[in-house]
Amino acid sequence: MIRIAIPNKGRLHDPTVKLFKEAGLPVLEGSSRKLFAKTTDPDMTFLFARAADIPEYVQDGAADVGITGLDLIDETDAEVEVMLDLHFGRAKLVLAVPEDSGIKAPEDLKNMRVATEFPNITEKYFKNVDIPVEVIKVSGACEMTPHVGIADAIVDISSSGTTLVTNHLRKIAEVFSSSVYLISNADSSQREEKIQHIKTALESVLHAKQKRYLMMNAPSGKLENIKDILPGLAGPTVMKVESKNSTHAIHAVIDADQVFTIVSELKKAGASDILVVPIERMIP
Ligand SMILES: Nc1ncnc2c1ncn2[C@@H]1O[C@H](COP(=O)(O)OP(=O)(O)OP(=O)(O)O)[C@@H](O)[C@H]1O
Ligand SMILES: O=P(O)(O)OC[C@H]1O[C@H](OP(=O)(O)OP(=O)(O)O)[C@H](O)[C@@H]1O
Ligand SMILES: [Mg+2]
Repeated sequence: MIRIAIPNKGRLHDPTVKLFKEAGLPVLEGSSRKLFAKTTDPDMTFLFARAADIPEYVQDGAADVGITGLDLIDETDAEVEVMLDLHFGRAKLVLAVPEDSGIKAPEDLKNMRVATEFPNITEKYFKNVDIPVEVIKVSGACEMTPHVGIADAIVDISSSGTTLVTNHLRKIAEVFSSSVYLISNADSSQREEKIQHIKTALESVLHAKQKRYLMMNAPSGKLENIKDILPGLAGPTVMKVESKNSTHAIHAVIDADQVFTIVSELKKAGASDILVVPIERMIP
């Protein structure tokens, strides 16, 4: 049995459940109050845990694989294999000081106090830049600490930046860049082919999100021009359309961010009835 640890609540829960559904491994009858949930594969089970606990669960073998933030993985120093960046839950750990403080750069914080929910990452950062500071661990509402005299600066998560602005804080450096990863237990990952299947399934969804399937018709005489525009994976698929005029149907996979440019060029080259369709999964 392969145990997959996923966040039971918080902001990572919903996108994780959605990703597994798209990957063809849906969480069946899961809820935040349950500890386990099944999926369509009888040899796999989901285990619900706090995002912050998942690195240790995977390290200790309570779960074979897990989904959690890279910041939480780095903070726990867990010995796990980092397998795949899932490109969601992006956030930065930033070093910030009160707006009106004279502190301009990390070196101005020498021998001062820095409050954070991430003491390990913060210690590592200051050690790396060789600036001695006193790191104070807090378990929440970190933004408050410089305003009540507990700290001179903070290292906290920032994504939109709204919390910093609201709390009259100014970013002076970026300490860590995080997103959500698939991790595995170092021993299990070598043993289990199924773990590679999980990685491939998740990867196929990520890959598909960046691609679009294009379908169009074109007069047969324009075919060569149209083929030149399409940067097909293995070249476009071309089919003869049964119609009075000599027409071909052309199908191709292209990068999502090229759709706008390519569709304009295709129109100019004589293509019509162009359809742009999302792809659910792409398995190489
Ligand atoms: N704006 C954000 N604020 C906090 N964490 C974020 C943000 N964006 C992404 N994350 C990531 O989400 C993970 C934290 O998720 P977690 O479930 O522990 O916190 P949460 O959603 O704030 O829930 P809780 O209410 O329990 O604090 C971290 O890996 C963090 O990098
Ligand atoms: O840059 P922003 O988009 O404003 O996001 C960053 C804020 O979001 C998180 O708090 P959260 O809402 O998770 O509350 P918490 O501190 O109680 O976990 C984080 O701790 C920051 O305070
Ligand atoms: Mg939070």
